[in-house]
Amino acid sequence: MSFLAKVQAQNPLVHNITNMVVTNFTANGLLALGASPFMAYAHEEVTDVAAMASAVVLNIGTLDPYTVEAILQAGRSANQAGVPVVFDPVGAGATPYRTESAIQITEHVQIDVLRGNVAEVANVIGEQWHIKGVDAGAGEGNMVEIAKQAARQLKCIVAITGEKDVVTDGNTTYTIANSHSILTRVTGGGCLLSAVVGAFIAVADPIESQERLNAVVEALAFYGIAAEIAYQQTAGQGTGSFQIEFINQLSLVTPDIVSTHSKIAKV
Ligand SMILES: Nc1ncnc2c1ncn2[C@@H]1O[C@H](COP(=O)(O)OP(=O)(O)O)[C@@H](O)[C@H]1O
Ligand SMILES: Cc1ncsc1CCOP(=O)(O)O
Repeated sequence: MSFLAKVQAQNPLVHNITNMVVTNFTANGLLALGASPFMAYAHEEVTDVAAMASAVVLNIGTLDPYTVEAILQAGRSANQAGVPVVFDPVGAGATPYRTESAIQITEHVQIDVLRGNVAEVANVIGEQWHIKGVDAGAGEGNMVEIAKQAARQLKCIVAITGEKDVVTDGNTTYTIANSHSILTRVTGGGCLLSAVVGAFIAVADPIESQERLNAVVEALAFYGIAAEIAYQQTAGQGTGSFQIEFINQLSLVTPDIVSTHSKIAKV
């Protein structure tokens, strides 16, 4: 059974501590594909929610000290309960506060999947890469090497997205060539993807070697295919129509469509 089919069958509870820009989009995207979103931030409840969830997705898009503390508490609780953790270091490198907070989170929480653009991931591991706000700028490095270095340094799976996506655990590396650049013109394109990755690893067997890596690869292919079809369905109508159709496609793309349309390569 594909991971998408398992998400649809199991309806995993995904605890999100995310940013105020993308909250509604993220909840609707998770519901569309068959997961159950739960946004909870209060220090009084984050440890309970994280421990009961099937995955925890942490995102510093609109961080402040209260949210960073909530992220640390939720992350540690998930670690203790054996719940997988996805971290999206939105804008790491844009300001010292963002970079330092992202690094602090990786030092106190064992991350299972780090998902970001190349600039964000590079800055989390102390490499230089220009970032403009929350969007990756030009850099000198090699995306695959940055991903592998981050995976080895943080002992986790790393998914770097952009024109092509790279997923690696530091040893085995895949590229995924599904997607459309129009996703970069809709806010939350990366943040929702991190939450979708959470839904997919929620249903992966943690004991089975490579299961989580395969789940992340399938999540990115699925997401990219939904974007490709949504773009075809709304060509010429603008980014607002794309955004709505993209949510439609997250609910309509089937495991069969994923297996026939995915462009995954081992590198
Ligand atoms: N130039 C591009 N062409 C096609 N797809 C892209 C491009 N840039 C990003 N994407 C896609 O947009 C989604 C979000 O990635 P990205 O923009 O890198 O995240 P973030 O919003 O965190 O910067 C991913 O599915 C990625 O494949
Ligand atoms: C615009 C913006 N500003 C702070 S968080 C955020 C959302 C970023 O979402 P994404 O990087 O997924 O487009």
